[in-house]
Amino acid sequence: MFAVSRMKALFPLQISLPVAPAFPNAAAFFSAAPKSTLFFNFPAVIQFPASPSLRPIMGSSGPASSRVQNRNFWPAGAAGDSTASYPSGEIHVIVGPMFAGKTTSLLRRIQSESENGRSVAVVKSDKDTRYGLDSIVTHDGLKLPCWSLPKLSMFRQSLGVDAYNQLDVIGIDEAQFFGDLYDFCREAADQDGKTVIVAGLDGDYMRRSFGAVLDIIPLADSVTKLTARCELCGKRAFFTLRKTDETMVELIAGADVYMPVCRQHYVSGQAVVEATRAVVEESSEKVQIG
Ligand SMILES: Nc1ncnc2c1ncn2[C@@H]1O[C@H](COP(=O)(O)OP(=O)(O)O)[C@@H](O)[C@H]1O
Ligand SMILES: Cc1cn([C@H]2C[C@H](O)[C@@H](COP(=O)(O)O)O2)c(=O)[nH]c1=O
Ligand SMILES: [Zn+2]
Repeated sequence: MFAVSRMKALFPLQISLPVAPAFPNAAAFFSAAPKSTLFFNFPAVIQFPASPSLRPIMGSSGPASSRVQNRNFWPAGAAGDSTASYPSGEIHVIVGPMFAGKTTSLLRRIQSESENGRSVAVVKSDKDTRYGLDSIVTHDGLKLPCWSLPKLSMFRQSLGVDAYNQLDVIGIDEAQFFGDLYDFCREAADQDGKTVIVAGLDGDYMRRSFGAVLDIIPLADSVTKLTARCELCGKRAFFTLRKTDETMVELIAGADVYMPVCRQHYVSGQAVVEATRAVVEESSEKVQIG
């Protein structure tokens, strides 16, 4: 059952965002619906390539419209080589602090690609268990079923080669948790002609490069840095402050641990967190000595 709903995540659909589901609360709907109906209760236009005759796909051995055949490949005679053709993939990167709207923007772009008749699939890191493993979920509760994987290199195998070859667009959320992000994006765009849309944190709570997100900037067609609202003054927030004293880089959590802040309140907030940490450490040392 789960596999069916996951497989359905491969195919194009049209979700009108902001979502106007048949159920007043999309989150409640999704949590109540059995897995098999998890994906579609929206006014959805679903194009299932049930068979090659229904919808020719790029690179298939079956019938293909001229639009499909040349859609992602340079025509023969391209400058430099009159015989070869190279896939014209794309990479678009969306970064920013937490609560900046990265997942919302990814969902909107996936919707737009789907409305243009392109087949899409979304994958996120299985480390992100905040809202469940089989969907990407925004902080506002908008959901879209996805694949949850420990590594991107498992994506093609998980989908199946035929399904992967049919894909035009791959969405990646929580990209900071994928160590193989660079190689996957480069191969998907350069060799397979996919459009890859990547959403992830550019910086961790210490404002250091997070995972491989910044590594793919040189591969990108476009880079968008979104901002949130500073929780302390309402100005634009560029950074994420961790309110607790944990020091590990990867700590899956939401507003209970993190808040978006402007530069002024990052600097002052970080100073408070570090001073608090020093006091706690000093008192724990005294306890040990005493
Ligand atoms: N301080 C904040 N600034 C901006 N948006 C916030 C804030 N706190 C909560 N939100 C909500 O979070 C939503 C963005 O969620 P989401 O797209 O999941 O962000 P991200 O993926 O960047 O963490 C916003 O539309 C807004 O409703
Ligand atoms: C800053 C920071 C964040 N994380 C975690 C916290 C969340 O689970 C995700 C980011 O979620 P969002 O979609 O951007 O809201 O990353 C972390 O592990 N380490 C950090 O420093
Ligand atoms: Zn501020």
